Parts: sequence; C-alpha cells; structure tokens
Amino acid sequence: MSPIAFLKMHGCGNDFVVLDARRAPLALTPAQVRRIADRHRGVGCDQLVLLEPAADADVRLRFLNSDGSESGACGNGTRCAARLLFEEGAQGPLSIVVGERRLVAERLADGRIAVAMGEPRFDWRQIPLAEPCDTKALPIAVEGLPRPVAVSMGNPHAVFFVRDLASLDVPRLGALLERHPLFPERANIGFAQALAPGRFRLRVFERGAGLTLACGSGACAAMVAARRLGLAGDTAELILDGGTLEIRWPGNGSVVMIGPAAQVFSGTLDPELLNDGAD
Ligand SMILES: N[C@H](CCC[C@H](N)C(=O)O)C(=O)O
Repeated sequence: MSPIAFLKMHGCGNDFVVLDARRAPLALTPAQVRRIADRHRGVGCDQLVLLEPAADADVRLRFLNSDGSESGACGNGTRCAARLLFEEGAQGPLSIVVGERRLVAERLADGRIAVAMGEPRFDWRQIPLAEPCDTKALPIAVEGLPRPVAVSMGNPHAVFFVRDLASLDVPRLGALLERHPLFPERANIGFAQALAPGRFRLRVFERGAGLTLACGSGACAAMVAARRLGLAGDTAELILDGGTLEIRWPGNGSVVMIGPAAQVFSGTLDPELLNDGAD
C-alpha cells in the first residue's frame, strides 16, 4: 500500500485526521482506525473524517471514532471537511451527505463555518433507546444528577443539566453512562450548566472517544434539549473546553451550528502504520 496523505484539522480542539477517499476508495479496519488515532503510536485524533464521492452532493462524509466505531454525525468534523472544500475553491452552499442526512454548509464573512445539521429526533426509537421512555427525562438516576434529556442529531446524546459543572468528575461519570443499558448503541454524554440566558457551559464525554475538548453534535443536542425544557430560546452560545459554538434552532427544522474550523498540518501515513498487527 502506498503512503496515504492526510490532513490534521480541529474544530474548537476536537481534532481529526482527515482522509480524502474521493478519488480512490479507502477501507480501514477498526484496528487500523485505532492505530491512526493513537496519540503515541499513530498520528493521534478524536475521530477520523473520510471524504467520499457523492452522486448528488458535493461530498459524502464518514466519521470513525478513535475506538474504531462509526458515528452518524460529527459537527466539528463536518465544519472541517467543509472548510477543506471551500479552500479547494468550492462556492457555498455545500451539500454534504452523512448517513441518511443531507447537511448544508456555508462559510460566513467572519471565517466561521455554518452547518445546517438536520432535524433533531426525540422519539425513543430514533435516539435509539432500549425501551419506551419520555426522552425529556430519562429514567437514569446517577449520584443526585437530574434526569437527562435524550436527543439524536444522527447520533445518540444524553444531556444532563447541572448546577455546578466544575464539581463533576466528567470522565468518571461519562464512562459509566456511555454504556448504560438504556443505550443499545451507547451514547454521547453531555453535562451542561446554564450561565446566563442563552449561554451554557458544556462538556461532553463522547461515545467512542471519551472526554473531548468540544463536540459539535453534542452542542446541538444540548441546545435543543435546553429549548425543550424551556431553558433556551432560538439561539444559544455553547462554551466548551476548546471554544465556543453558536447554535440556532427555532423549535422546528434543521439545527444550525456555527463555529471555527482550523487546518493544522498535512502528512502521509506510513504503510507500516496500517499493517494489521496488535493494537
Ligand atoms: N463520538 C460521536 C461522534 C463524534 C461527534 C463529535 N466529535 C462532534 O463534533 O459532533 C459519536 O460516536 O456519536
């Protein structure tokens, strides 16, 4: 196998190895994904972003978590891929296919990227959950935390609204909850604290990647959950460890996520890295 070119990019510190498979297909095993994502023996990233050809769109995207699992959404990764196409000369709006969803991306005058992430889903089957539930208050009781809200943005999220985020051991709680039996496909676990009307602090323990510096679909899920609880209006600022995302949702239609996307460096993956060996 010849060396494979990649780009290293991030959105608010959520970092990606971006691989362009638009001209030649790229099939990676979960073990190869884990090796590329490994921060000591590989390049290191939270997720891989694969660009693939799309018959009736500008690009199809696939997202592979650092544990090798695949996700149906990645907001920060979508902004990075959109920035790549804009840098190649594409004019907006870009049509981007992710799984069954068709997203739309634009570059704003201030350089941020806006992505219409599609409609949030609330039915327990669409999250998905293992049993019928009120998705505004899941039957999960953990260490005095209020019941979480479940939202799908194409990937499953459970959002806890807490009074003092700084006091929570997010890595420990997230690891507990990611694999809760109520989540047959696991879940991304968000912890949000209202700071002021329309401003929330958010930390997300991501499915298949752990605590990341930012989670775009998690920011969408948290804003939508807040609005469902009457804690937010049509726009909110989500302040994550790695930066701030602006989320807009008028209560129906697509959720719009606005934020930065940065390119860090380019390189090539040595074929040796992809040799199927021990993890
Ligand atoms: N861990 C997520 C995928 C990446 C989401 C996150 N990086 C984002 O920006 O939305 C999942 O398995 O659903």
